[in-house]
Amino acid sequence: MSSDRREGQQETTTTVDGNNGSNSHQTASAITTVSCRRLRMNPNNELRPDNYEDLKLDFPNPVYKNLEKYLPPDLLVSDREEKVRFMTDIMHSHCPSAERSRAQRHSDYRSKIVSNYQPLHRELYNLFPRLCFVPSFLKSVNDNTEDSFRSIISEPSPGVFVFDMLLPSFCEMMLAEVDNFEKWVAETKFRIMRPNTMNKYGAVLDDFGLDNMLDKLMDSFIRPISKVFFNDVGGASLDSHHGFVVEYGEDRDVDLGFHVDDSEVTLNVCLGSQFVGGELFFRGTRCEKHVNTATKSDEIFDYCHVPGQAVLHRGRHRHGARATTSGHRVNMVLWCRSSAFRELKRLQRDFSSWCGECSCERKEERARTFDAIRKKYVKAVRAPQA
Ligand SMILES: O=C(O)CCC(=O)C(=O)O
Ligand SMILES: [Fe+2]
Repeated sequence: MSSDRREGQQETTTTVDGNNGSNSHQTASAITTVSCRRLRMNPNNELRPDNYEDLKLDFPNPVYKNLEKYLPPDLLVSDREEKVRFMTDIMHSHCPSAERSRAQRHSDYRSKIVSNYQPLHRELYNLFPRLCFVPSFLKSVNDNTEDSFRSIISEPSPGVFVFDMLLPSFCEMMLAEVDNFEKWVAETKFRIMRPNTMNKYGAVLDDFGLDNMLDKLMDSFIRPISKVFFNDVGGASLDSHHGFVVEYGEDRDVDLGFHVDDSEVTLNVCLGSQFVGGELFFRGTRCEKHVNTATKSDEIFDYCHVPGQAVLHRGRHRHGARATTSGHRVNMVLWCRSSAFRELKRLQRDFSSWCGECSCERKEERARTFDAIRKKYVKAVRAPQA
């Protein structure tokens, strides 16, 4: 799909899926009981989950870390082995065997990479906020109020939020780490999975050990902001992510077609470095039913990437990236998901709080109702008295 179609033409929107099938996180909130112990209805987001990576696991470590937030309080004081046994039993009883073996294969794939790849900058694998973020961003998240966020975040088009986020030194380290990973991939001829169905280049950061760091980035920084700006799509309950880098330029991907992300909220930060083009084009937010409906003129917005600057938008905000015509552009993308929101969405038909088309339909419906009432009223007033 080409990204440079004219606005008047209707484009077909693709939903981009992560290659790693990390959707296995989505059903945590739907799981209820398997023994006399019950999972909590709501996650305990204050909980700092255990790390289970060193144990023999039937499912990927992030799944356990997410499910732990739903464990009954009496189990939280148990040792890790008991918690893992309990969670594994639940997942086995709810997970079809095909899904189970896919999850197992992906877990084996990650373990193989992590046990063979030697990181270049080990300090990247834990989140040290002062090493990553510009002071204004850190202060605003520490203050954690709508005013503090609004003081550093601009909204150049409805639903697209832009702010300075990453320090140049952090961007450089990330670029060097990705380079180092790709060199290792080329040397060992290891066949890696690309970030999603639309990219031939780029790498999944979660697959080579950066998952914990990105979890913390989502939990402590992106969720508080999303709670304020994207509450209508589960911004307050983001509980899993797919984190990757995309790469464009010569010998890389050129552009990215018009699509929606498999996320509730997407963070997209340019890491650098020198490039021409690559603008993001946005064309309004749509639910599944309306994903291919026409763009309204006030939904058209183009954004030029600036290294270190972040763009935060709903995953359902239709967008694409124009061709990077020279140089090399690398962006870090974090698709943040909410299992609770996905469960609720299944029961809903009207998404007028965020879908541009549902919102129009609702306004038209209201106008029709109002008109009908008005006509009835006028008729009643004009009717001759009996
Ligand atoms: O190239 C970009 O900056 C956009 C990437 C993107 O939209 C995606 O990977 O979902
Ligand atoms: Fe995207």
